[in-house]
Amino acid sequence: MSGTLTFPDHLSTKISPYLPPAKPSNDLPHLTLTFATSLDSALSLAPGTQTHLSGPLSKAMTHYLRSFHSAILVGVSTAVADDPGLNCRIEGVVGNGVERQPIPIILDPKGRWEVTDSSRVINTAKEGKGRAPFVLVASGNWQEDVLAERKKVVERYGGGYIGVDLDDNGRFRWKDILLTLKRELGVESVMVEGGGSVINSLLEDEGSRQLVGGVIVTIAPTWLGKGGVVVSPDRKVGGDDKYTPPRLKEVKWIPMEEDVVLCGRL
Ligand SMILES: NC(=O)C1=CN([C@@H]2O[C@H](COP(=O)(O)OP(=O)(O)OC[C@H]3O[C@@H](n4cnc5c(N)ncnc54)[C@H](O)[C@@H]3O)[C@@H](O)[C@H]2O)C=CC1
Ligand SMILES: Nc1nc(O)c(N)c(N[C@@H]2O[C@H](COP(=O)(O)O)[C@@H](O)[C@H]2O)n1
Repeated sequence: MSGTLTFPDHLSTKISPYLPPAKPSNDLPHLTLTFATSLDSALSLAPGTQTHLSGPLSKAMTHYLRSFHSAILVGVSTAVADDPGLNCRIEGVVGNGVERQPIPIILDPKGRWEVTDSSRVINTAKEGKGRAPFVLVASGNWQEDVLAERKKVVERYGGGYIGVDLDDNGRFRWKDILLTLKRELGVESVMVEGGGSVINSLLEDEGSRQLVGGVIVTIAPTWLGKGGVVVSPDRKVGGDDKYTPPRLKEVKWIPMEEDVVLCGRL
């Protein structure tokens, strides 16, 4: 099928230990953290700007990873900046029914994403090449007119809006996100793709780091320079006032054309 991607067997074998387990547990969904970064830890040149870092092979790997997850999660600023498709374009998945496709999840506590009938993720769903998104917003009393039109758009294609409680910092707790996805949508595995604020919120807290089942990062051979969106979590000190930097274990480096893919566990 034209426009589809393939990923070679010798590389998929190397990545397989970091994929979600074939037999899901009864616990929280498996969380894979994955993104593409520059040598100076940047995801993009500037907030609100999409920057292509992955080469063709590592981009195909991202789609291969998507085929193993029941959901893909991004923050609202990524949805706005990238207008992403958030589907899986790997050969064998495309054209085999949307039930094989991951569900796009957008973290949007304040309801900033103005999704319309021409948003790419909606067009992808319309064409039967992906699923409609679910948007996680702060639970509470929303003024009906704010979300009404957007709800109609996503619900028309099978998506929806779900309320989640905020913590004291106005964010969702990662455990609540995972519980909500499992309870409301039956999600067994979720691939967190970004952007910077989403990834930093996941990495800065020891409790949420423990929810990460695997880390798969594409590193592209470029420096984006100051002013980019960077992965660099706040240092949160433990009870002994000492900062212990998180470090990956079970590390594997896999060259992929000009990029290198780093796999590990937290
Ligand atoms: N290179 C890569 O792999 C990727 C690059 N990007 C790039 O990253 C940039 C966007 O990143 P950011 O500006 O940092 O925005 P973001 O995409 O992380 O979205 C930030 C928003 O998400 C929500 N959010 C984040 N964490 C939350 C939490 N724990 N609970 C509730 N809501 C939460 C908040 O509303 C926050 O304002 C874009 O330029 C995009 O192109 C995005 C994804 C992957
Ligand atoms: N793997 C990867 N490499 C890059 O260079 C990127 N900029 C991204 N961005 C992420 O991919 C999403 C776009 O997805 P679609 O191809 O439109 O489905 C984008 O929203 C980011 O999450 N990823």
